Amino acid sequence: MISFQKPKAEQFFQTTVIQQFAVNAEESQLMFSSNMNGAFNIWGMDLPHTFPYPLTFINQNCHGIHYAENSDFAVVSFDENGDENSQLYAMPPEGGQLVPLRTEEGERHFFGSLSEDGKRLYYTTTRDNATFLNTYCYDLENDTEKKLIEGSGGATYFAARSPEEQTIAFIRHFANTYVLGYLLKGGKEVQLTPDNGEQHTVSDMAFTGEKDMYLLTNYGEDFTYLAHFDVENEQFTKVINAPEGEFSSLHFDKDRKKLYLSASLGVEDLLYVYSLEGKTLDNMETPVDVIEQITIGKSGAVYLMGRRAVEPFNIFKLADGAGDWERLTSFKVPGIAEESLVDPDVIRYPSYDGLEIEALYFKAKPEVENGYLIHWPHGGPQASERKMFRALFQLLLNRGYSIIAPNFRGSTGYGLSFMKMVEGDWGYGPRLDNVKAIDYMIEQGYADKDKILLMGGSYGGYMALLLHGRHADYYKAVVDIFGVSNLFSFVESVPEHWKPVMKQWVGDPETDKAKFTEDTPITYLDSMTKPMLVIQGANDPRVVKAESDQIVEALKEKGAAVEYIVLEDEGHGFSKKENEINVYKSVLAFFEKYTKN
Ligand SMILES: CC(=O)N[C@@H](C)C(=O)N[C@@H](C)C(=O)O
Repeated sequence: MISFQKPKAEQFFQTTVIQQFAVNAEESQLMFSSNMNGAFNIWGMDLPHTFPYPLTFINQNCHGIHYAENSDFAVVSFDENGDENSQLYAMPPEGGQLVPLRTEEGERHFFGSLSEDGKRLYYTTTRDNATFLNTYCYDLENDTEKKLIEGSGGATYFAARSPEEQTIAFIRHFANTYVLGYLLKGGKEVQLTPDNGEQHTVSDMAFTGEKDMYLLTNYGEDFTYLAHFDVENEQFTKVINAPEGEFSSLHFDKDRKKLYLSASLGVEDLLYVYSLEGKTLDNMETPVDVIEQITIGKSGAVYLMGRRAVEPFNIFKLADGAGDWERLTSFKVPGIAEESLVDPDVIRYPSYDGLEIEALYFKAKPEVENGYLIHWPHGGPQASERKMFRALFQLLLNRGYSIIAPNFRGSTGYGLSFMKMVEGDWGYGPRLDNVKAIDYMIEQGYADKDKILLMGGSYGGYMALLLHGRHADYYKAVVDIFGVSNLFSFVESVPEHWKPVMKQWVGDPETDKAKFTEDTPITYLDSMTKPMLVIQGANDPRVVKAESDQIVEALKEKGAAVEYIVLEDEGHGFSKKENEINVYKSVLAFFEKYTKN
């Protein structure tokens, strides 16, 4: 008999990420951006056939795909080598060509909306207003544009337009927990939520007519709910809370007068449908744990992209919004049965001050487990670790490592006040929640105190560095992936349109100097005694290369064991499969080096 060897590391990375998808008005073509040929490109499928064919050869991150409803093109958006400077192009349905629509080197263009006839493009850009952004309406026929909104107060983004384009909705982003929504109505600005002096957020919005709009907000509450705004009378009304968790996205089915609402419940998502006529809210089963994108077809079909811990990104269709989900893509880990992958357990533990923290515990299968536990603080920090497929996690689990990923204070999906707990406190409460996670794992017998490793990306990289500096005794080796090493330089180096949020998000380097020093990883250089691997994308605009350079140089000067990988053609993530494979194989080799003794 032929016997197959244990899966190679490459197999775990020959998994596909889907970044975006869109369906045309006839629902005869679906486009999606994926890295299935080694870098991100747009692929098409002629529904009901699901065999994909290539549409672009650009090999770059895609930031959006939007069909013009009554016209024969799509607006697509790409950056360059991870720089996040998204440019807008028109692409015919057969692909091949990208015609620049709004492009400018060094600037970002955020797609807003296309008019139904495909003649007007609403978009927000950093051009001419790098800090607060401007929103324009670009006339594709005449190649002229009109400025609609001059951003002010905070980064100001287009959010929605009414069907006849009489009213525009937009948001001002003052902080991740303080986002207000407005209408631009006959030249007048109208705030959507009443002013009660308390910070809250307004997120998704949908016009269901010229005079009606629905929005998601946590105005006056801790969890995000559905609300209605009467455009004519300028009246805000709460509609309904999510039965579990909080609403996170809103999608309108015009012909059937329904709203589809996804809701976040800590580590997973739920889906609901709200009838605008019957005023009923019903729960819907989905084939995924985490919903990444929803699109409603003209036929009433629901298209959903999502993932589970044991299944990579896939797209599904629910014809007529009812019945069974049909799978449109079938991406898997090649050659590895789903049963061989690890689905995490949800655990909860009390932190140092009694606050309950939820965490995902991925336990390596008994036949492979090597006794080591990897501690993974997630990025964001206002994000969360969820039941979503990560190729790196499943590779490490397959090699015997277990993983603990705590949703420390500040994480999303646990309400506004929980999310606020990291603001102005990057390094105390969240750090102790992480320390408590490890104490808990040891106390419960889930971890051997001499066999713990640490790894994180972005804010998670910052936390890994800080934990290394302040609690080195817990760990054997540390991996930092584009982590913030110095809060003083970080707040100065972020993109311009993030700067208005820095004071509330991180703090003020002058007035909060003592706190910044206390919470800055590089302060604790002398106690970073464990071997380290640092990984950085050269074009990362969020956590710039200087953050990794400075800690690596300082550690090297001290003679510490530090390895450094810089990816010249990447930003805050990996857009080229070759890079992803090389980096994650290096992570595995690094851990193997320090666990084999
Ligand atoms: C302003 C903001 O919250 N940005 C986050 C989305 C972000 O990119 N944070 C970095 C630091 C990360 O942890 O990923």
